[in-house]
Amino acid sequence: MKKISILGSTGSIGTQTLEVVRAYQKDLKVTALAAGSNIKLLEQQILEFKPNVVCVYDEEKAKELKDKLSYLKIPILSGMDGLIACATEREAEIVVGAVVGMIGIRPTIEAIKAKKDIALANKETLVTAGHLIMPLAEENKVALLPVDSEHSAIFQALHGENKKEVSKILLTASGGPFRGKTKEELKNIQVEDALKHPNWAMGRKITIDSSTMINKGLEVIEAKWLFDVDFEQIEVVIQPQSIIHSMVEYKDGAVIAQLGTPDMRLPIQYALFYPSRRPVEGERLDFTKIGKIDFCKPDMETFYGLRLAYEVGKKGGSMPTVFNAANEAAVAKFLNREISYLEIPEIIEYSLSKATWKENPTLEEILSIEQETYENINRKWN
Ligand SMILES: NC(=O)C1=CN([C@@H]2O[C@H](COP(=O)(O)OP(=O)(O)OC[C@H]3O[C@@H](n4cnc5c(N)ncnc54)[C@H](OP(=O)(O)O)[C@@H]3O)[C@@H](O)[C@H]2O)C=CC1
Ligand SMILES: CC(=O)[C@@H](O)[C@H](O)COP(=O)(O)O
Ligand SMILES: [Mn+2]
Repeated sequence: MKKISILGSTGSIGTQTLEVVRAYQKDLKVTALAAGSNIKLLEQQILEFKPNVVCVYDEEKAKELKDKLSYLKIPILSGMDGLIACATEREAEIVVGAVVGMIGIRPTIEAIKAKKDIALANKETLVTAGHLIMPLAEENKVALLPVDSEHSAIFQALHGENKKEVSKILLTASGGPFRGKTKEELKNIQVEDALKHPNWAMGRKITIDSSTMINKGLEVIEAKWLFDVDFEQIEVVIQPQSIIHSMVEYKDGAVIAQLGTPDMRLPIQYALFYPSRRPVEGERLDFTKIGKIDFCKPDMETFYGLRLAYEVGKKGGSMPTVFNAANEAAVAKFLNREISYLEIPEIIEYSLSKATWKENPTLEEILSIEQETYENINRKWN
């Protein structure tokens, strides 16, 4: 029986992780659940999975839930301390990092220090703190298992192969709902338009990121950390049907890909049961029905957030943190209808122009760079 802690249990990845737990009740047991503020869903999850500890990040909501469920005698904590308590819950062997945003950095670091394996969906954590997380995981001998579909695909394509023989990673991208559009055509994009991903049902923030292709930019940096490759070795290829989840090209020209239906239960399950594979209920690929799979180059001028991601990745240091924090702030403003769609990459570019360079930022420095980035943005966009 593998014991798991889920950070972000009420979200898209969190609820799909719980579907996997439901399908494998004899093999998986949930020992901790954490969410932001959705206590209605969290209450149902607590009643069904009976964890040892719970966190609701929002203090007021935590108190409300605690009063309601006091008869259960399950500790219901709040804030960062609560999140860390869930990440380090004594019995948990693996922590599913499924919170959205760089709020995931501290609990991930603490989970690694507590020798928990990590099933990581929360890419913003690696983008901003990859230089701290990767050596820490090695030092503590914990496995960092990718959940992000492309990185799971790469991980699967690398399985059993010598990493030194990799020539490049072909990171596939759907291109989002606005693939093929010009900047002019993107001017009046509304929240509802950007929330229509062609292939995947996901949380709001990542769906907006996919539409701007900034998701792919974050994934380029995530791949650099997970697979220890240079940015020159990561090529983004548009594959509009999201059937090929990514590929690895080896020195001899052999290309190994992982394909599948767009269903996150597969990468979640692969991370939880690695190295074994278990059945996933649902549709299978039928190649005779698919007929053809298309490919093209990304348009990095219209979707220049992707170009900026390569640039900040190569610069390294504090730049990926500024990029990520600016994107988190801009997406929140767009979802709140405070800015236009094209202001998302503009805010990132502006933030990068204001940023001060710092090599190898510590955790405290990362968090203060994050705040500084928000302050710079709010001075101009409030
Ligand atoms: N969805 C997907 O298919 C994929 C997602 N990812 C990545 O996985 C991560 C999660 O994405 P997704 O599931 O779509 O996002 P959602 O927005 O659907 O879910 C986010 C989860 O995080 C919780 N949360 C937010 N803030 C806090 C906080 N301060 N403390 C504790 N919990 C918090 C939310 O709680 P509440 O509900 O209470 O707000 C919710 O449970 C992201 O980093 C994303 O990029 C990667 C690949 C695919
Ligand atoms: C499911 C997943 O991993 C997402 O990151 C998804 O791949 C987004 O797709 P695009 O960013 O390629 O549109
Ligand atoms: Mn992805």
